[in-house]
Amino acid sequence: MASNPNIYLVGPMGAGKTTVGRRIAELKGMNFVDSDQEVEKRTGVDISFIFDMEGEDGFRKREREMIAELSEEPNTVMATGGGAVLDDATRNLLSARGVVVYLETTLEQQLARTRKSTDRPLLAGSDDMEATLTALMEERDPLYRSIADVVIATGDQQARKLAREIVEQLEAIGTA
Ligand SMILES: Nc1ncnc2c1ncn2[C@@H]1O[C@H](COP(=O)(O)OP(=O)(O)O)[C@@H](O)[C@H]1O
Ligand SMILES: O=C(O)C1=C[C@@H](OP(=O)(O)O)[C@@H](O)[C@H](O)C1
Ligand SMILES: [Mg+2]
Repeated sequence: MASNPNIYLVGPMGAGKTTVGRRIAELKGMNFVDSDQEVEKRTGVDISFIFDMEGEDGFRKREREMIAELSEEPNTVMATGGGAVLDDATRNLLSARGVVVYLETTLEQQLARTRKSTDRPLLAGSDDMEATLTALMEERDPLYRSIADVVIATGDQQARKLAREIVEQLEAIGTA
């Protein structure tokens, strides 16, 4: 029997990529990886520390290399970081190697879900989170859409329910 195609989650900070991705993997019996967590495991330090030491460019290089490596693994659901799509090579690779799911979310939900986080350096350093998130979305929304096979509006749904809906949609279009 053919194995499941890989599933790659893209979308902004707080969309639920990490949380929902893990649930999708459970439902499908697939492996779950999160590119941020893998970079942290590999380097032994957290993302904020990498931003402090190497700047955003340094982090992006590590992120690009990590996603290239992880995307080679079969039977995998991968949550990417919100800025991973900025890289042309990463976008091409995600498109080519699996099904891309864009978790679309509102600014209000993003704010609610990231307000207390200290591990997102682009927000931790911002004195106006709303403006920062809006500016990031202006640049990135077209990039998310450009590679999305499926766009899911997360709404107020629980992560578990959302994961079920995504699996159903992927099965309906014959990609899971
Ligand atoms: N559908 C959801 N319903 C309620 N809370 C959610 C949902 N998705 C994510 N969260 C919560 O929002 C926060 C950010 O989610 P996370 O998965 O880290 O987002 P991302 O990886 O897209 O930045 C976490 O605390 C998570 O528990
Ligand atoms: O949007 C971004 O540029 C980032 C998003 C974060 O991941 P999440 O989208 O999982 O929060 C993480 O990769 C890093 O802080 C940068
Ligand atoms: Mg995440």
